[in-house]
Amino acid sequence: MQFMQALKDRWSSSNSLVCVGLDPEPAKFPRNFAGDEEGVFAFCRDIADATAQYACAFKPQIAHFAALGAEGALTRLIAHLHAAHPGVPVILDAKRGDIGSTAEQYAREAFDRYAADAVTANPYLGRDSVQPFLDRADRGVVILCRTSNKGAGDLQDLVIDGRPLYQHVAEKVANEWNTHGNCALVVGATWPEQLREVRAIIGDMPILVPGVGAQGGDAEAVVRNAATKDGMGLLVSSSRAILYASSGDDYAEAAARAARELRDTINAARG
Ligand SMILES: O=c1ccn([C@@H]2O[C@H](COP(=O)(O)O)[C@@H](O)[C@H]2O)c(=O)[nH]1
Repeated sequence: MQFMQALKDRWSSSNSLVCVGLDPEPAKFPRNFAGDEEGVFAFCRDIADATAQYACAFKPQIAHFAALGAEGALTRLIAHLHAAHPGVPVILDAKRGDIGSTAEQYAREAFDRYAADAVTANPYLGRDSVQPFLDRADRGVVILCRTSNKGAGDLQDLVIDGRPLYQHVAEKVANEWNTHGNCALVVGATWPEQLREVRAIIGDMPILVPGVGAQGGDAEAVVRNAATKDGMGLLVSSSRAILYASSGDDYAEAAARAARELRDTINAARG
């Protein structure tokens, strides 16, 4: 099934806008998990299984696997997510983008090697650097627009033709790049005003919103400023606040509780 349809179906069936981020950091694992490939896989699997009922999507972050030499764990994890939680889209957070020939390999990496349903991409090299992702009509391309980090504005806010650069990205993706209807944008929860501005530009296009939880973003403000009229349109992503809610033997229950509480906070704001 196409990514966008799968996401819409999952929003409805789960009644959740929570995207569970999977960023393994062995130093924070409970005592029974080693930092090797098996431990990384088993920890992420347990968290995913415990939180799936509260999730509209999963978002494994590739650097957290690759830095450990645990790409095999990422492959196994995504295969497990598809098998154990069919219908829950998997977004590989890789922030890829490069000259065309390399971007083609990045698209193969995300969609063929790892079998992700969608991948995050960096648009700041221009359209050709993400075209191989855009061309995969059945998969999603989640394009950085206004990122959640403190320095996001250093470049993304530079004013060109009277508008900040990130607004040009939003406009270009919505009006020119989204020819297959498979695009979404990334805007950080840490920037509620920019979320509102981007929503006004892009209509109903989904927005992946990292930055609640460990980065301190306000989930209610995210919904107020950026939900679509039908109360959808968002993937509110949290990683560390869910993954490491407890380092004790109750890690899975604590993760489930954190995911459920985030879902409930968001749903209360959706009204
Ligand atoms: O603008 C962005 C884009 C991506 N991220 C990623 O999301 C998670 C956030 O983790 P938390 O533990 O919930 O803070 C992480 O994988 C980032 O690489 C982002 O934070 N901001």
